Amino acid sequence: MDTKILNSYNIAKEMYAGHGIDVDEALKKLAEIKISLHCWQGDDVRGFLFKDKELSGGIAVTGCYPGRAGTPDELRQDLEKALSLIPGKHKVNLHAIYADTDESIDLDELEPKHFQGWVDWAKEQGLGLDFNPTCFSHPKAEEGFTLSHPDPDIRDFWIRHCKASRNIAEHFGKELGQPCVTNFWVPDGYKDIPVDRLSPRKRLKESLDEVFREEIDTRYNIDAVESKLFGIGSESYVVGSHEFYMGYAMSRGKALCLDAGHFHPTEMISNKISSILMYVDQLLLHVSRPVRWDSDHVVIMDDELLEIARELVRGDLLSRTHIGLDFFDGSINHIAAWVIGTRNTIKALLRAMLEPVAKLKELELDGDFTSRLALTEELKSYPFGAVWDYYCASQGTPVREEWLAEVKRYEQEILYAR
Ligand SMILES: C[C@H](O)[C@H](O)[C@@H](O)C(=O)CO
Ligand SMILES: [Mn+2]
Repeated sequence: MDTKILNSYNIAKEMYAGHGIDVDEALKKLAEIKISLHCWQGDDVRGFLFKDKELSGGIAVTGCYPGRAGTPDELRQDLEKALSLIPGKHKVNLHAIYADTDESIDLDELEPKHFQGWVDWAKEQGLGLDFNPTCFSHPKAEEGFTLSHPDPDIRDFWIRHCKASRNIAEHFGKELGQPCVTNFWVPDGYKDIPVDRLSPRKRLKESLDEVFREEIDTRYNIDAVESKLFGIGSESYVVGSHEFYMGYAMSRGKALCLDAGHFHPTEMISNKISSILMYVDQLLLHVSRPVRWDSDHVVIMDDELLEIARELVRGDLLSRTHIGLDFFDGSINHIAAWVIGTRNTIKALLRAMLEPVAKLKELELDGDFTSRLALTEELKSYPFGAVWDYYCASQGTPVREEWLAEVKRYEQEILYAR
């Protein structure tokens, strides 16, 4: 390893040791954390099942940066490139529309065999897989309702799709020897103020109960449900609101998914984690960055990202939290977006691990808020960057912005040739 990186690391290590922090131990723990990279950043949420279908469901990708993946092989190639620039061993999060098949089938006909290409690849790469039913970008979602649609035939279609998704997830879990987290997000809602808020929620509850009727071993599949405040076209009412899914997850023993972009603009998910984990066993995070709305910007090292990481570390909640990413920026290099967002998420966790948590808690309990503030502020300029560089180098991944040259080379040679 480069001696400058090593020397800086040793100096940083000593400084943190002065606060009783074992940096080597922190790095060991960091290496165990898996981040779930969302495949949909790679192709602007298009998928492969219905080539010409426009993105729907009240979400939007802006930008037309060249080179996005157009086939499962291209997407895997891009993911491999991104993963080679990110320290650690992680997971890939698939949506149902990313099936790897030449068959012309509908969402309710999907089977594990349609994802075997992904399973084989994940095995070869030592990755885990997560999954999502795709309840949007489909003719049967065009009226803005899926699992809560008033028409029982449409509801049944989506129930069949969600059941099929759980079977696929179970297969992933069995094949890869680690649970697949299956996240259920449905866009159902009204643009304008509804008269009846209750009935769609009753229908959603019934549909979900039917979807989850069959027990699946949690060694293979973990169900999560994701709420949302509003979407494009569902500004006034979303059936699956936060309260709806919090109640559902609590009463049904499901994991709750918190997406950072799914609340009021000043409402932070970091402040919800400790409350929710008192009542639900497991959490799924969709780490994202809302800019004025659920815009799904690439995750940066902002206050909220740091606060999320601190909550997980300070509360020792990492073992009950699945960390997924959810952003889609079509205006920059697709691979760079993954690398920036994922590296930042890991880096934020590292920063949180380099805090003297026990000491800070003690100061707080003693009512010494002056020292609490002084210390937390001073810690912000401690040399976590030197520890991060060492971690990247020791994991065989590029240090600092070195990764960008590799993305640029790949862009010239591979992406522009597509
Ligand atoms: C594509 C994802 O499933 C989607 O982003 C969902 O998780 C969401 O956050 C919708 O706003
Ligand atoms: Mn999300």
